[in-house]
Amino acid sequence: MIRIEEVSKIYHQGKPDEVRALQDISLEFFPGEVVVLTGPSGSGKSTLLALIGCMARPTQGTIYLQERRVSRLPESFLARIRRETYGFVFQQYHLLRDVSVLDNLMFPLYPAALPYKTMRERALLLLNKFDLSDRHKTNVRQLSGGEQQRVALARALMADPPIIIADEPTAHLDAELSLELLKILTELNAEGRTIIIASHDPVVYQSPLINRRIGLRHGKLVDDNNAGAGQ
Ligand SMILES: Nc1ncnc2c1ncn2[C@@H]1O[C@H](COP(=O)(O)OP(=O)(O)OP(=O)(O)O)[C@@H](O)[C@H]1O
Repeated sequence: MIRIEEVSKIYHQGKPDEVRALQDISLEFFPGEVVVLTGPSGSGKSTLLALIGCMARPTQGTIYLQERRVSRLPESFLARIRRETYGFVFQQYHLLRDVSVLDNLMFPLYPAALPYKTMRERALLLLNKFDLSDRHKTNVRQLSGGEQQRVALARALMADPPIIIADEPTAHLDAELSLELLKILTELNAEGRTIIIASHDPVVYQSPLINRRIGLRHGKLVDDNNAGAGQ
């Protein structure tokens, strides 16, 4: 599904503050896997997620998505690939705080030029799924952290993406809400979605939901406990 070949990412290359965030990584992700990227702060987890999700390009190496080489495509193509392929969930949620829950869900789909009615129906369906129906007119600012995380997840599903990418999704949740999030991710996986999470939260990486753990240290792959399990 996603193949990463000998990928390195260097920030500020050739400058005094150069950072080798990822070094010579080769990996393959398979449909239906639930993968966690784990490792200490600064080990390269977010950078790897950004490359997988076509949000950044590697300095060296090649990335294939469904056998299509995506690592050198121009941004206009990448934007479309991101919209159609990935649902992103970030630790800071990245929601528009002074805008209603419903508009937060519909906003990222505007470039797809779907009819307003279709987007609204889809958004209301997802809000119902996440127990947020009665909050659709509420401004995000007025929601609790757990509710905001559910809105972020609902928004990630608006384009019905086959792959969910989540960067430290439990960072601002207590243990109970973290387990609730994992339950939702389990359901999304049962629907056939591939899930790739970066996390150093043991609630996440020790969860039975996870079928593959990939360890990073100083930008290098140090551990891959179940490569190919999803084949
Ligand atoms: N945009 C950037 N410009 C320069 N350096 C960066 C940038 N993004 C990340 N880095 C550096 O790259 C290295 C890897 O960072 P990354 O955020 O990928 O690690 P991480 O494992 O996700 O860390 P954390 O768990 O703290 O989020 C770090 O040394 C970081 O400072």
